[in-house]
Amino acid sequence: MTTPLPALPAIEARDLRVTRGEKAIVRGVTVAAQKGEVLGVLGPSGAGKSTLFRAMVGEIPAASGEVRLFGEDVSGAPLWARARQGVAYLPQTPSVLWDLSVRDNLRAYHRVVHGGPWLSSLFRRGPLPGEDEAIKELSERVALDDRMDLRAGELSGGERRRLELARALTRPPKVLVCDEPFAGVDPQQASRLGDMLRALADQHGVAVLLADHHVAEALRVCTRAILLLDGQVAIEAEPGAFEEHPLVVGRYLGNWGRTFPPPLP
Ligand SMILES: Nc1ncnc2c1ncn2[C@@H]1O[C@H](COP(=O)(O)OP(=O)(O)OP(=O)(O)O)[C@@H](O)[C@H]1O
Repeated sequence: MTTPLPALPAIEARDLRVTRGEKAIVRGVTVAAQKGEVLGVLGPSGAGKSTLFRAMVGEIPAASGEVRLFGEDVSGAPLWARARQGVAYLPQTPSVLWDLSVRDNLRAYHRVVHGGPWLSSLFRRGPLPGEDEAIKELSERVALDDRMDLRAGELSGGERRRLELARALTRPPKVLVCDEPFAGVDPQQASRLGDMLRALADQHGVAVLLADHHVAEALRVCTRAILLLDGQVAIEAEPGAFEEHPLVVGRYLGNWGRTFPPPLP
């Protein structure tokens, strides 16, 4: 009997190096996420998490190394080509269309993805066939269906992040790269967002890469985590072991909270 070959990772970086100006920011990172897995990419500010993500999605070029999608080398492919191959990206910086309503934000992205080759579809009055239903379904998936007529600029931080997530789901992704989805979001909303990411992996087989400083929430939803230090992978661990690892304590989380202050009476 032959043993089945292990599945190819949905996305992987092989010995990836990224330089900005004269400086090497990502220094030989090898990392992979399988279908249905949430991989936490954690580490202190300046470790290179966003730079790694930006190179993996094709926003910036890598100096050397490879990015592969299901085994295919896409290192030379631009962002839009990787997006068409199923890579969705939630950038660190806010990216909603502030003055449009939630509905019109979703409609704009839906038309960009599904509106066909004619630019005129972007300016068409009235919905395209199936558009209203698709937008409704997307808004329900991120629990924004009761906010459809609100201007995106009036959303809370958590709601805005969910709108950005909905946009990333307009073309059903195979890989979702999420840069600090919980930043500026209260714990309850972060937990709701975390559940959505987990569900995307569990129910839809999406491979999720997740960077965030809300370590507890990130570890709650991830299946594996790496610690990035100075542009290199320092450790890789199960979520349960990650927080206790001496390098994580010493170089990232610190031990202030473990010894001081004394417990409240
Ligand atoms: N365009 C650029 N030009 C020069 N240096 C850059 C550029 N972009 C990022 N850097 C530097 O690269 C390093 C890593 O930045 P990066 O944003 O990838 O870190 P990070 O781990 O995502 O940090 P944070 O957790 O604070 O978001 C930083 O020292 C940053 O100043």
